[in-house]
Amino acid sequence: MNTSRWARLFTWQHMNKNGEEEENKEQEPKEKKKEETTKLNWKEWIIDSSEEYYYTWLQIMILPICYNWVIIIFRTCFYAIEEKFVATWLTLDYICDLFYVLDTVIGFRTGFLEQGILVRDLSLLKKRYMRSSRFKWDIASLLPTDLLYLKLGIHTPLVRVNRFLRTGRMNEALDRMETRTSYPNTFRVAKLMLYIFVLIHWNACVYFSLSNYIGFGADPWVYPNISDPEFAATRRQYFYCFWFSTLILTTVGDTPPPEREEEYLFLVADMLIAVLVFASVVGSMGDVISSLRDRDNVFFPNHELVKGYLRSRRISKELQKRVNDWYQHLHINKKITRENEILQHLPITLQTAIAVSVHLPTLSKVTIFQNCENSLLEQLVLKLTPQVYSPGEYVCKKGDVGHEMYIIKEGKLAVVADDGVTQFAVLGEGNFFGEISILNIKGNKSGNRRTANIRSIGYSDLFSLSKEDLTETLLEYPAAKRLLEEKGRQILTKMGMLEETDEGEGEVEKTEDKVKRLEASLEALQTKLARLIAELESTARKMMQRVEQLELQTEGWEGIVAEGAQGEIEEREKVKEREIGDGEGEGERKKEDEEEPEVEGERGEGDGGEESLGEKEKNVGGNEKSEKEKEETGEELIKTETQDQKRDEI
Ligand SMILES: Nc1ncnc2c1ncn2[C@@H]1O[C@@H]2COP(=O)(O)O[C@H]2[C@H]1O
Repeated sequence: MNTSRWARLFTWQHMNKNGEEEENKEQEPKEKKKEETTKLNWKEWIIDSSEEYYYTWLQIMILPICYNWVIIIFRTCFYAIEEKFVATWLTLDYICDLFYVLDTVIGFRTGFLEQGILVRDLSLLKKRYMRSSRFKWDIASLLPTDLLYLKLGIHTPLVRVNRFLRTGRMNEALDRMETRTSYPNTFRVAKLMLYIFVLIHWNACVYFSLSNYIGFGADPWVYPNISDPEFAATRRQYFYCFWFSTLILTTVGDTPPPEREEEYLFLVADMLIAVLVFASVVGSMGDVISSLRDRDNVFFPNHELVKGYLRSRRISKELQKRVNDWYQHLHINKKITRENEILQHLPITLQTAIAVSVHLPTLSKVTIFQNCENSLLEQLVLKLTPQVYSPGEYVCKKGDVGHEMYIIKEGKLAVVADDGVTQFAVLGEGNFFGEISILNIKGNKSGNRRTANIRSIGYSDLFSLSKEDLTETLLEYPAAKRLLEEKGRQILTKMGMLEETDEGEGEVEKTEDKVKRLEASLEALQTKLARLIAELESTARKMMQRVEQLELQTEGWEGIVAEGAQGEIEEREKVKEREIGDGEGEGERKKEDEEEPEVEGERGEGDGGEESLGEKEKNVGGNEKSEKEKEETGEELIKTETQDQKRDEI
């Protein structure tokens, strides 16, 4: 069941790569295939240069091109062979020509990408091909130069020399093969050998022709007399020439010294070519070796460098031996510890797909990952770091601070006592450990310290997962976290290192947390309420005081008004008496009448009458103010509340 789950994940990765089209294909493959075959319209048929069949076609094209490169010169120089097998040669020639024609047709129908989308418009493809330099070479290589046979005779295969002009296509094929092959270095060496072979072959053919021109057996340098039965056979002729050519071009030497000028010229030209060949062979081999070394350096940590360091630091022989053994183990067993670095330039989806397929067998055995979500696994696989431990080496020691947990890919590890011998448990493939100290399990008496010593019994391959990576991942996957914690708690309980109150009480913990949170909120609310009540009380008190003040002021004002009225009555009586006694009293009274308001005003000033009026105004104003105050107090309350909220939030 678990395996099928993993298989599904793996398939899903592939589906991602190939996009939704693949998905649909899987759903209805037969129907689609049928549709495709019925729909395939040769007139509108387009070839996609990224497809497999285009690649295959390129590989096929290597054959006719190579044929022309090798056979045309061969037939030209070794005329006996040309004459003997003329029908075969002509058949092969025209088969090759057919391939050339097909390749040209394909050129007209090869789609190209515009803004990442394959252009399928035939007229556009045609235009593009005809404008390309490839078209010119293709047409030149197809020119019917064979018609010259009519003039020069059938045994002049050199008229087909324009067929070499298709070489660009062969280079394209070889380049593509080099990119796609899993053994690029071997391929490069093979390609170099092919070029050298063709060169030696050409040289051999020219040597034979030159010997013929000078005269077979004319001197020790040229090809021996073909009338000699030993050198008469065509096969012998070719092999002798090839051997002679190899001697010269590989600068092995040991060839008879030239005697004639033509021979000197030929040899000098050959020597120059030989220097180039030698240089390119040495250079290419050097490239291959250094690229192999580069690969090794990326695959495996640099042993030479570490060796030098250990020597210079005078590290003990015993420790040096341990390091050397570790390196040896990596090399012999082809263990790669720097996988993440090697793949870092790939897009993340490809990295995940590779990591899933590489780590699939191991992770499928890890119990906690067997039922977890695919996305969790995807996140985890990219964070795993391969590590190799030697026999007897400690992966972690009791009391150390834990920084990572481990998953066992291969090998056996023991949970050992401090003496290093007594084994409490043996962990194997698919087991994991080191999670307790990095999970912050509640009630764990050892905190973030390792609870046990873990020792590698033999060589063991582990994946380490850092605390940060694990915590970050588990934040989004609480179920997986609970599972890990549960396992940790079981071990801690066995060891008696889990505090009683917290023992397996996940639910209780939750409730306690909730209660604590509620209590905290309640406290905050109570504080708010108390503050509001205090504010209210203070406002009420202020209001009371103001009302009292107003009352007092009103009372005072009434008393003054009463006093003022009594004085006026007395004054009038006095005036009446004066009117009776004094005839001029009229004018004065008028004066006094006119002055009356001023007197009132003065009075008011004297006994605080204006103040009371002012107070009245103030009261009106005061009422407004009290309204404002109320509003302000309200505002203040709101402000206080907001501040409280903010404080609570903080
Ligand atoms: N008895 C045990 N059986 C299996 N694993 C154990 C046992 N005791 C400790 N471990 C593991 O050893 C690890 C040591 O480091 P940690 O304490 O982080 O986490 C510990 C557990 O994962």
